[in-house]
Amino acid sequence: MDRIRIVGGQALNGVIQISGAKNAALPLMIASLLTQETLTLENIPSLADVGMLLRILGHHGVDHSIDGRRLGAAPHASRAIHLTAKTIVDTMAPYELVSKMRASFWVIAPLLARMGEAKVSLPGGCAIGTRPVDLLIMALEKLGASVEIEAGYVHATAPKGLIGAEIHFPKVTVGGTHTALMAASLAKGHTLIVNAAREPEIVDLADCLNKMGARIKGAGQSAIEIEGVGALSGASHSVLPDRIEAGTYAIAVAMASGDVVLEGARADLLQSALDVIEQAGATISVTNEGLRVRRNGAGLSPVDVTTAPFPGFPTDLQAQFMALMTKAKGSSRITETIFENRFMHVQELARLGAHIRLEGDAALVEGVDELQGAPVMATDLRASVSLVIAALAAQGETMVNRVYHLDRGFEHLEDKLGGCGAIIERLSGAG
Ligand SMILES: CC(=O)N[C@H]1[C@@H](OP(=O)(O)OP(=O)(O)OC[C@H]2O[C@@H](n3ccc(=O)[nH]c3=O)[C@H](O)[C@@H]2O)O[C@H](CO)[C@@H](O)[C@@H]1O
Ligand SMILES: C=C(OP(=O)(O)O)C(=O)O
Repeated sequence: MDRIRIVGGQALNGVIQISGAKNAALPLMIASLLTQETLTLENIPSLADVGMLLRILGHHGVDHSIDGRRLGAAPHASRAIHLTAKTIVDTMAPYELVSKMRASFWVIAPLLARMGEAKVSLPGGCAIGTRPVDLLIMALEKLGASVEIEAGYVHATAPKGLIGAEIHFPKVTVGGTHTALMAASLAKGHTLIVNAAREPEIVDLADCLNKMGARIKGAGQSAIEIEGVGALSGASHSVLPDRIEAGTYAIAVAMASGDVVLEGARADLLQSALDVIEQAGATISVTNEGLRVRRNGAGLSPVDVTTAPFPGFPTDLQAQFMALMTKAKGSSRITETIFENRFMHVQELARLGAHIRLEGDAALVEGVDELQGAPVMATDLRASVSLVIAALAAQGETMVNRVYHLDRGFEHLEDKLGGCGAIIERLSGAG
């Protein structure tokens, strides 16, 4: 298992290229199941989750090819993938594949909409909460599917096709909204999604589906209307930049100090996070290339944050921001409202000398003057990178174990931080 070694204390200076968003790339790739023509997706990040999803899609009969890097392209430029689901060879998604990545459950929507049937393993639980799929099933049932859960599999059938309906989500769900969008695109008639997720990745999926011939209006707002069509066609679409990656590096600069341009980052995708990072003491400006983040050596201010669906502060940046607050001059309160168990990083940050107390859904962080390097263990994707951020500002050496979590969602992390002056290296196969 790989480990990452970091020696703290270096400021970050330079340019970091922001990759295509994992959380947009995954549903976009799944949308390829909706058409027998080729869907070309540009700016696909090279990540473990993308590789895993290619395997899952291949199991259903999707052929893919990946463009090589063009001459002169930046070394970390993301790639284009062509996906063709000419024939769906299997509508069953097995436990062995789905249990490794939650988003793979979403294949249920296009398989059901196109083939009238899908049998998909319940997704695995993971370290951040129970993450049920009841609302995704409710959406499919509203569209006329019969759904049964048997032996750990969700079996959905709609032999005569799906029928447009009103889907009212009692709680904002990103996966539920992706599922409803894909299924309703091929349903007969009109669908209204009420209390839809407004995340930029939802808008990206809707934009791509519209290029494929879907008729979706209102993505990015809480009410989305879809007029179903008989078939979708191929299209070409570029994945939007990863707002969570951009926010993560902005927090890293705030923590380590320095001056970094986040090339390709878009402020409109993460304004609420940028606002609190600025309140904490960084200076952020929009440039022609993306975002410039600076902090001199002055102390960090404590800031309270509460996670919320978009446009609120994203839960996927909660752990990283907590790492930053461990060195603030005073105490801050970080409240997690999306996932009930997303504080696994707290005990690992404590190994580095952080003072954090948990109180229900909140973490009370008492800033300390110095963190000390230590061996730590990555527990989930964003928790892992929060340890990297803390390590950048800790005295001495930190060894982050179990970095396969990081590889799910951060493309070339060591190269990107190392290129800006961090002392960071991957130790392959050890530990
Ligand atoms: C691949 C991807 O895009 N993952 C993101 C997606 O996950 P994901 O789509 O799984 O998250 P959801 O938005 O669905 O979850 C939000 C909340 O709704 C609950 N819920 C969800 C579905 C359901 O059927 N029943 C139910 O109760 C969840 O347990 C959670 O408490 O959105 C999350 C919230 O922004 C992000 O942290 C994840 O990074
Ligand atoms: C929780 C995340 O991803 P997933 O939904 O794929 O587990 C994440 O991206 O932070």
